Amino acid sequence: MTPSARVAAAIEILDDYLSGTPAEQALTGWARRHRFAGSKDRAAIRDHVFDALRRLRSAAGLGAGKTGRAIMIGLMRGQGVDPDTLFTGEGHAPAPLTDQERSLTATLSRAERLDCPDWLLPQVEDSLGPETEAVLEALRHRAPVFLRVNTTRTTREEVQRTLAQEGIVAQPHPLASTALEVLENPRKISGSQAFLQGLVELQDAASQAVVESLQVKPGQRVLDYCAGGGGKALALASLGAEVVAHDIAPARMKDLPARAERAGCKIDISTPDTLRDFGSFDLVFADAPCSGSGSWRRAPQGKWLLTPDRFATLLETQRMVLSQLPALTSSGGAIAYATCSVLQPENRGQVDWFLTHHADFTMVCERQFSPLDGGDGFYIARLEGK
Ligand SMILES: C[S@@+](CC[C@H](N)C(=O)[O-])C[C@H]1O[C@@H](n2cnc3c(N)ncnc32)[C@H](O)[C@@H]1O
Repeated sequence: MTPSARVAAAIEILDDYLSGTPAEQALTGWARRHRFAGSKDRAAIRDHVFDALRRLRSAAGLGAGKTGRAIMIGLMRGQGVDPDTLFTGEGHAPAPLTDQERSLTATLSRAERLDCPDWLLPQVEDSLGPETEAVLEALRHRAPVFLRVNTTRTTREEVQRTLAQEGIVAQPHPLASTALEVLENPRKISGSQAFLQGLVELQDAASQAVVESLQVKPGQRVLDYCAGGGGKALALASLGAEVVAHDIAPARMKDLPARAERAGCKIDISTPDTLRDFGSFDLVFADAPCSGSGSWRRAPQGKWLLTPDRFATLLETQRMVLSQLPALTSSGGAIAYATCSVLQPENRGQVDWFLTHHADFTMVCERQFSPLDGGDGFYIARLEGK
């Protein structure tokens, strides 16, 4: 496919997304209807679509419309690319710009320029203060790709050499002792020997740092209460903890047994019905459902789906999750509360709420990771019984 044909494909996929189809589904649907497209084409089209989703507001502003075509015109302008070079009308290229499209000049508001919904900008400012613009700007760019090295099996240096033999260039990242940042050929990872042999997992560096900050000891009984796909449960198990993974939606953990086997570690899986059988835990870790504001580089749709009502519902869910944790914690044990959010009401705000209702707990440490540190935005607080 030509570069122009890839832009035309992105326009089609964005139109599908704008009509209500989730982005991943719109991409898969397009790939099924265009089986001739090779993996390089699909990857390039995916990059266009996700670049556009990260910058949906500014692109719509610069293209003066909320259609796939207007957004791709605006995206090109925002990236300093003249749309006339790609919108040629030749072959499978999008039709040339009309005089009206070509003569557009747009003045973006601050929220548009930062690709932030209007209602959310004051919330972000309350939480991030002078870092607001830098963080929102970071969220308009692609996220780096990170690997977690399975240190029960190898070292960061050794796996770096193994990856290099397969053309994957990676370097240690300061956020976590297990983290490698992939600099070249990230798309080769899932087929690499290091991945297939369980020496590495794809995991954001701040996620790794969150697990590292828990200072888990071998043999400690740890409950990952909101395990989801189980990325953090695997990291906890690789530190030697006896991990039970639980999620209100157990189907989310369906790949976890195979991933644990590949990594050579053991994780018990619990459904809400069987959790009581596992007794209490030295550490109860809750990576709570959240706005995902710290990971909007990876999942930009979340930024546009969040509304004041949905945000209020998330805050209620987080309080419900927090209030369930003390009963699962053994005497002298600890709770660790985490979100991949940079918004204070989901983070310190929830911990303060918890402490007013559980005077027998105290916060012993907390840390807010920023996308400016390199990885996702994350919050972690450790609460211990008095
Ligand atoms: C942020 S995700 C977890 C990501 C996961 N820890 C990881 O590292 O891949 C939050 C998870 O919390 C789960 N969840 C939501 N409400 C819950 C509840 N009341 N009890 C337990 N889990 C819940 C969701 O199903 C979701 O999988």
